[in-house]
Amino acid sequence: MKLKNLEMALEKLNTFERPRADLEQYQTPAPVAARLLYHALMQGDLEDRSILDLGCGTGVLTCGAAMMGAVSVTGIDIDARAIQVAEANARRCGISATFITGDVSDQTLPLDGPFDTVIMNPPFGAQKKHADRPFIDRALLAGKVVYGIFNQGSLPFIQSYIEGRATIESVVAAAFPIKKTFSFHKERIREIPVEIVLLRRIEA
Ligand SMILES: C[S@@+](CC[C@H](N)C(=O)[O-])C[C@H]1O[C@@H](n2cnc3c(N)ncnc32)[C@H](O)[C@@H]1O
Repeated sequence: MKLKNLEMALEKLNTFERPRADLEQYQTPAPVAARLLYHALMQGDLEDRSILDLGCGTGVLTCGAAMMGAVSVTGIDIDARAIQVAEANARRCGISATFITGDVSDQTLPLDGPFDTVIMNPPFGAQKKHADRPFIDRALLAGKVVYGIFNQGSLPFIQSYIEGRATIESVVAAAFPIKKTFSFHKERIREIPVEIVLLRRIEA
């Protein structure tokens, strides 16, 4: 599937019905999701690979990964209502995925080790400081490589946070348009500069 076609397919997916600001429920924009997935495809980290989408929300990345030939895709989100939207989106795309309602910090969830690739658009920590940290921690336990979307300017933090656990392999800049969703949004639309960061776990 070409990048443009993937983007068009992802544009059609339903979004959060009643998004929660405290969970930073912003659907990953189709162009950003397609960019991340294509990057993973080109690196050999998507096709025929087992994929985990942390904080899958409405399932944009989950559905896209399955469409691009992942052998299995699992999505996890703390919000059961978001998971319902993701399940409906998966049916709409005709893809098969496993969805789990749970907290990425929950150590009892059977997520560690078995995945080739983790994809994620974690909360940036705008509402709850350090909300992205449990995502990075879980991602590095769950998969060998991680493709994550982070606020531009987060690299020095990521670099020090993953020290000894992973290395940064590449960084791709993108624009993340956020439409007016919550009462504290003043503009109709605002473009947030983000970076798609590829982390590779250091194997012991
Ligand atoms: C920026 S959104 C990701 C959106 C998703 N990629 C999509 O396209 O709909 C962040 C997601 O992380 C979820 N989330 C926040 N904290 C979480 C946690 N501790 N464990 C699991 N999911 C969490 C939110 O519910 C939200 O769906």
